[in-house]
Amino acid sequence: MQNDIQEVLITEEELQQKIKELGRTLSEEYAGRTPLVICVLKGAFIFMADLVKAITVPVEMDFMAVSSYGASTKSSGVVKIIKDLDVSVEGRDILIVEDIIDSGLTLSYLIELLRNRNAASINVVTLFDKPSGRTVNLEASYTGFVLPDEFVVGYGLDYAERYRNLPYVGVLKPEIYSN
Ligand SMILES: O=P(O)(O)OC[C@H]1O[C@H](OP(=O)(O)OP(=O)(O)O)[C@H](O)[C@@H]1O
Ligand code: HPA
Ligand SMILES: [Mg+2]
Repeated sequence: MQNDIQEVLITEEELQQKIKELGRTLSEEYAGRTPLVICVLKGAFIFMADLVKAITVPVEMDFMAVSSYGASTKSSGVVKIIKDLDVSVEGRDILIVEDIIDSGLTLSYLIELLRNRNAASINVVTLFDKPSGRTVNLEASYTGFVLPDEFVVGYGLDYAERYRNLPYVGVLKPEIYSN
């Protein structure tokens, strides 16, 4: 697996330090409240696990699985809900946890959905942002790292379901991609 990586963009130490900072900021933002933290599966599962450990206010958690990339490096443009939330978001302070915002399609779809379900407030924390990929106008409330215009893997992010378990973020060798 490590042999498929051309370049490490963000090391494990850099990731962990940034997540601790985000946890401190979010603990201040939500002081006195109990947000419902929503993990966007699958990509955000590792970030979610580390982030909630760095948040010191009480939180509730739920999980939603959506997919639009499949085995490609380009968004299909269609956001498919694979698993919906278990709990109601009505009147709740929502913190959406994403691994990456690229085209912005996944998040714009989710935000619209949660607004229609009458959430009290919606914030987004994303570990990575790739502004060059944007096709819809969308900004996260909190961002870890801004990435260059390259398809990245690791720390939850996959190519064709592989490489999620790398503890760092990197770029694959070009011969690995089949498109
Ligand atoms: O801004 P966008 O262009 O919509 O891209 C971002 C989304 O794409 C990836 O999910 P994917 O559809 O690959 O599902 P996965 O999390 O199961 O890998 C990623 O985890 C984000 O959720
Ligand atoms: N890597 C993995 N999954 C993704 C990416 C990426 O760069 N952008 C959107 N989904
Ligand atoms: Mg994916």
